[in-house]
Amino acid sequence: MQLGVIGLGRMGRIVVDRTLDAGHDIVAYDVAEGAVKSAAEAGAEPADSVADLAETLGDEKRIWLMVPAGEPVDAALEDLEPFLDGDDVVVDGGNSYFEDSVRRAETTSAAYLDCGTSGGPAGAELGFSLMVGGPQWAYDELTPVFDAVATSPDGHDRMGKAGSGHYVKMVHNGVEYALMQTYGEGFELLHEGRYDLDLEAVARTWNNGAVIRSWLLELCEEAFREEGTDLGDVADHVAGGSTGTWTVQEALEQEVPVPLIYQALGERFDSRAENRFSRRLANRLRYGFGRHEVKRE
Ligand SMILES: NC(=O)C1=CN([C@@H]2O[C@H](COP(=O)(O)OP(=O)(O)OC[C@H]3O[C@@H](n4cnc5c(N)ncnc54)[C@H](O)[C@@H]3O)[C@@H](O)[C@H]2O)C=CC1
Ligand SMILES: O=C(CO)[C@H](O)[C@H](O)COP(=O)(O)O
Repeated sequence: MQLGVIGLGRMGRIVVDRTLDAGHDIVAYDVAEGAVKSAAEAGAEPADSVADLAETLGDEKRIWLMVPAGEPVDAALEDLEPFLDGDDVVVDGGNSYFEDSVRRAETTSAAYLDCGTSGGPAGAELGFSLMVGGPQWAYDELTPVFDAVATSPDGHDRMGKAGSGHYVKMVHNGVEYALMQTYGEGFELLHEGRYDLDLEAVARTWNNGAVIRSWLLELCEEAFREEGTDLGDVADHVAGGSTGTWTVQEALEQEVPVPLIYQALGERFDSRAENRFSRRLANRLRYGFGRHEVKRE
């Protein structure tokens, strides 16, 4: 199959490499010229614009977008739109908000597949887990590409209609936040607790047969091995948060309690805040009601 790939960063480049390895022909475009050159060296046909990519693909275009969520997806679709018709298929493999994907499916001339992608850069070797929403015929049509990009045929499936792929990925990320938080809490207690423990050894032992073994726990083991048991100079600051915020907003809308995910998201926001106003006020209120000493800067 001939596939156009737009967005050749950490994730898009893996789509390119794995589909090339599976014998597909790739036309590659990115706003960063160096990324296009590098993909061309790997065997892709370079394009110097979205229009060039669309023209190179000819009829029945199959295109995979792997650009940052939000405006870049709309920009790529706007540039593609004059070249698209109902026989074409566009996959958005990024972390788009599911309602944006529903809107894009309704307004794009091509069949639109929203594809939640999990596995990160490690997917270069292992392949990804792909959660796909959109028309069945388009999913069937792109199955050889999904087979190449995913871990195996079991590593991808159609979740349902438009938006469902990114909806499932959104919830996946909420679960990811809660798992990260609970591993963090357990290791913090072990680190601060009664025994002088080698946390890499703990993680390695848990990863070998324990109930709580997982890939995230393997990444904890890697972190302790590479940074040291006290995590060296790794900062007390966690970035990101958009997908977890969407998960919590959706849970509120559906009246589904997700206290662990909410708490994990809150901890992430808290990690970026210095001098929390609520704590300062609590400090002052204790003076108000009990004449307790106010600690001052
Ligand atoms: N990095 C990760 O572990 C994962 C990322 N994702 C999602 O995959 C998508 C891509 O992520 P990464 O590859 O990590 O990002 P990245 O920042 O490594 O790559 C994005 C690429 O898109 C290009 N780009 C931006 N706007 C463009 C445009 N309008 N036209 C053409 N190219 C454009 C950039 O130059 C860059 O090369 C994002 O939606 C991200 O949330 C999903 C799962 C895991
Ligand atoms: O989707 C992912 C993992 O599953 C990506 O790593 C994503 O970039 C995480 O972003 P955030 O920490 O902001 O949720």
